[in-house]
Amino acid sequence: MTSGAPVLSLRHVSRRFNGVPALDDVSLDVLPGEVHGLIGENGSGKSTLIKVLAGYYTPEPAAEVRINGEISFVHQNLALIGDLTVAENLWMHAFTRAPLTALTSGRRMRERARTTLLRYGVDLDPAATVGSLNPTDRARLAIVRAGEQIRRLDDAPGLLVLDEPTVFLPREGVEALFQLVSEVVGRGASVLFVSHDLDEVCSLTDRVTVLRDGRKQATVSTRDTGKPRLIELITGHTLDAAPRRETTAAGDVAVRVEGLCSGRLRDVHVSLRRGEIVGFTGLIGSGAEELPYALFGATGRTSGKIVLNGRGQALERLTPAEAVRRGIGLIPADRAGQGSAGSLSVLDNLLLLALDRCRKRGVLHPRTMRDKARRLIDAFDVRPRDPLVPYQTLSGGNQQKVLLAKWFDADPALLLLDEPTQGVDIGAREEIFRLLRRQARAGTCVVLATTDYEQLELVADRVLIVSGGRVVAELTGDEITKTRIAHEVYVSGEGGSPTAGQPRQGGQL
Ligand SMILES: Nc1ncnc2c1ncn2[C@@H]1O[C@H](COP(=O)(O)OP(=O)(O)OP(=O)(O)O)[C@@H](O)[C@H]1O
Repeated sequence: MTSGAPVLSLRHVSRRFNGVPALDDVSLDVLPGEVHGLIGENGSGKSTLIKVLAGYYTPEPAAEVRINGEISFVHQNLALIGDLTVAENLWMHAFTRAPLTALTSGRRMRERARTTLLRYGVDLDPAATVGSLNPTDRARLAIVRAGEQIRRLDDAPGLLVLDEPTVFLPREGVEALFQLVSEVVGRGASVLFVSHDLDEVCSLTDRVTVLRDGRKQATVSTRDTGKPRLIELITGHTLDAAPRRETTAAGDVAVRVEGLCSGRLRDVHVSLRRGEIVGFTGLIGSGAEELPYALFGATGRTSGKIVLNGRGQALERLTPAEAVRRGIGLIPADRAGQGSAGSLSVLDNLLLLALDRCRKRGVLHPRTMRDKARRLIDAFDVRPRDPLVPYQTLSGGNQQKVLLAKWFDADPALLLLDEPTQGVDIGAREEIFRLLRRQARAGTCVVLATTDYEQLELVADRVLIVSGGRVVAELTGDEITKTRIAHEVYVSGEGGSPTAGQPRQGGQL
């Protein structure tokens, strides 16, 4: 970090929604060459602050915003166009600025793209369509593009804003992205980094600003502060720094999956006991993350069989509608794209599965619907407590609570989750674990696909490691630790697990 005039200086930034302050008199400086973290609970105002910087929201009149140089953004959704190539996406900003002749030669555009990407240590085919890239490469492309946008003014340092860029990334992707951030900082820019992952924040940032309920709590030096104090600043109280592992006692076998093939998954056999939480994990491309969707009938070309409470169903013919009828629920990682209808109200999203229970003489009964939505909002602590606001105006963590409330209320026999705590704050994360355990104790079988090993350590009764589309190792009881899971995942990813290939009873886990 170097000294000098701040790259970004905010003073007295406030913004209200419907009279309620989302940001209240926030001031903050980002120094040249600094990686500055912005952290806080769900709904604390981080995204609102970023949107003020992006010019999307106007702050209240007392605000002062000074930026020394160019500012560019990488938002959670990355803002790439899937049908265009890597090169076209990389130079998209130039379409609005450069003379068109600079871009008319596709070959030149691709050559420049390759050289530019390599300067950041990113080896991607400039002619590949972005839709065909994996999530890590998409995030890397978005960051190089943002890095290039702020390289234009040589005398001013510029600011790269990363708004939870790691949320949808597997673990190895996060490391690649960190290298890229160092590259961008090495070129003289500063970074404002929004994240819920305190380990990431501690390893990447120089200083951190903490927001709570729209107000700034403090800006602190990361190295001098440490995780427990950050947690205290975020939540206003101390949390159990090392939450205890708790598992549920499982009953008889309630779900059997036989010979499942789908996407990368090959011949997966697994049985789940009633009330059991089974984690699936592996390296990127292992196939672990495909399992929830395959068991919900949400991916084409799936074969095999699922037996749920004694009733068999060929997976080829399972559709999401049929899955719901059979008591299967899915909470996808992409809650905005796949799990919700953003422009509908919180009430509409909460009650999608419960409409039949809200009818009187065949007609939907508004009072019953509102009462039920309010009960769910209270029970899952969704904020704001207003069932009629559009779902997409909720903060990320609150959006996730709405989805959990919807599915838990339907009391599924089998609940499938893909990365359920991404973008969720540290308090809500523990709340989600508690709710998951409660649901499991009530008899639901839970399939949890995640690359968050700590999460598996805290909630899973069993962890299955997937490599090359096959289940290659199983951890139970005291074997389920973060370190052991990481070891199994990396060893199996490199061609064979110590426990892989062991004969299993009847080929089942
Ligand atoms: N367009 C909007 N209309 C109404 N309320 C909004 C709108 N945008 C944000 N809010 C409210 O402002 C508050 C701050 O939300 P914001 O999205 O900035 O939080 P956040 O810190 O980014 O949370 P998360 O970590 O969950 O993404 C929340 O209470 C949210 O419901």
